[in-house]
Amino acid sequence: MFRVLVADAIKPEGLGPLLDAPNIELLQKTVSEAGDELKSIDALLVRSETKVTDELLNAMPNIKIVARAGVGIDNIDVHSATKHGVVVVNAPDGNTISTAEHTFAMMASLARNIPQAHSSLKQKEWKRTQFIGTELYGKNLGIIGMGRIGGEIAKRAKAFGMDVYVYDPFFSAERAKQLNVKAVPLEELMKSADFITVHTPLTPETKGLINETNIKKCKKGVYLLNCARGGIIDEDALYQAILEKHVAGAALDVFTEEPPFGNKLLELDEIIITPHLGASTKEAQLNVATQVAQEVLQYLNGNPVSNSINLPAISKEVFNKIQPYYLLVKQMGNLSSQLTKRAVLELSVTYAGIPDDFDKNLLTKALVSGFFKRMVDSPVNEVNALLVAKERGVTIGEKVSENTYGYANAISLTVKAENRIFEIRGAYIDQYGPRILSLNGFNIDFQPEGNLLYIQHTDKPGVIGRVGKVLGDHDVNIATMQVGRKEAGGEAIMILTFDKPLTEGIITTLESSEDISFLHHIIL
Ligand SMILES: NC(=O)C1=CN([C@@H]2O[C@H](COP(=O)(O)OP(=O)(O)OC[C@H]3O[C@@H](n4cnc5c(N)ncnc54)[C@H](O)[C@@H]3O)[C@@H](O)[C@H]2O)C=CC1
Ligand SMILES: O=C(O)C(=O)COP(=O)(O)O
Repeated sequence: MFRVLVADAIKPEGLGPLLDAPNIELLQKTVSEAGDELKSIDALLVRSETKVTDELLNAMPNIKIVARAGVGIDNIDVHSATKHGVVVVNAPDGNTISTAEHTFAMMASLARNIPQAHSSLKQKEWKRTQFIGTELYGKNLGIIGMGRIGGEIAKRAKAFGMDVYVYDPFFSAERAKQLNVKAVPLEELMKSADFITVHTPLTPETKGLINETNIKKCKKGVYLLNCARGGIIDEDALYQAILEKHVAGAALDVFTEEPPFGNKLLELDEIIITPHLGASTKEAQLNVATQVAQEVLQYLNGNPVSNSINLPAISKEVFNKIQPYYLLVKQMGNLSSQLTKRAVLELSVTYAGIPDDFDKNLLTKALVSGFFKRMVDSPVNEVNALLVAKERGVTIGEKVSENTYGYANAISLTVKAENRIFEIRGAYIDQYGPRILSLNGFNIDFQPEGNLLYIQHTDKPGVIGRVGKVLGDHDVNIATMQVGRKEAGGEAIMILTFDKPLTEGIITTLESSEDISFLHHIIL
């Protein structure tokens, strides 16, 4: 049973996939109300209110996934989540239309003083000359950030007869041509626009993107809009520019601090405001809730997610195809870390015969997570595997080769440790599953699963018999046994599998056995 905490106001109708799942227990309360229950939570669903900090993640030792029912993830410490091996997902397109429409409603309201006129009339005033507005038709609209929301705003602006200027470093000239908008540098946009609206995420680069210096370059009487994140337009600079009448007015849905009760911008008549309502429609809330509920259920049930911030996207179809290799590499990593048992400097993996559309980097992450699984206290998975390796100074290499060693595919791993190199090769074989086919140059063939005993010994008569006798004397049944050698009479290896783990006593007796140079009990 998985416990899922819904910490913000997420539309219950959208949570159907979780409510209907037999293995999910849903809790609807804030993080502070949850208190001690946080320890047992597997998944956390939030909007923008809950701050998912390092401290909160530390208080949730079982957490596997954080889902943001919306777009902006600036309330989530993604770095910390990654460090903790917690996958972060969002609902990137569920509220696009609602936010674009809200921005447009704000722009029309700003141009025609609708909120101010509404309040005035409610006070029983009839001031038709005080609320002279301006048309949107024929005006220049500057859109900063031409992603999903910016793109929808551009379409609506064209329908209103506006000329659209776009600044977005990732927006191509080709796309600008298709959409009949002008892609320009930020400075040109600031100089040309009558209305400027921002639609970027809040990042160190976009914080204060519109500031005292570039507001001065705008046309006198410009209107500014922020329905993205508080702080993209510097609030002090905006306040000053309105006092100086350089900016005619601004529409804000978001603020550096929410709720913005102490914010001096609220005192200005030229400012129109809404309480972070961009995504607040029935449609958007149903969309985002359904999207994240499905993602959380998928992930908890061991399936891939589509909208992860810290994991590559992979479709279920590809995941099903990749899964056998995935199990193989995880076990190769796990097996080799148990066999090397010393400070590791480098893990280098080579793929041969793996279909081109399989994400080899995801396989490498799975391999590395298998390798570190037993060395690190906290959970290691594909989300944080490379970070864990980096923190331990282990270099990761990945190559593709043609050599499949006569099989349909081959995955080889070289572990460079202090004073030692360890090599392992495996393959996924149809009908047989994942197999290990070579260990340090010894040809072998076994399934990497369960309780294994690795024995390195001299290739001479009697060794196998002596091992069998010790195990028999201790009433241990051998499930499978494989031997491999490079040359007759030289060094050889044995891999035995058992239905249950071996006791310390058996291991010690075998270790002291004649002609056995190295022995290791492995649990996969
Ligand atoms: N008010 C509200 O309720 C809502 C607010 N939002 C906010 O709107 C933002 C945008 O949402 P989407 O369009 O869905 O995201 P998106 O990811 O589709 O688009 C963001 C765009 O910003 C551009 N960008 C990034 N850094 C930039 C920079 N330094 N200068 C110029 N452009 C830059 C990117 O290239 C991208 O095209 C979200 O990050 C979120 O913070 C989103 C939904 C609702
Ligand atoms: O999706 C976003 O980025 C939003 O800002 C919407 O926030 P909310 O879910 O309404 O708290």
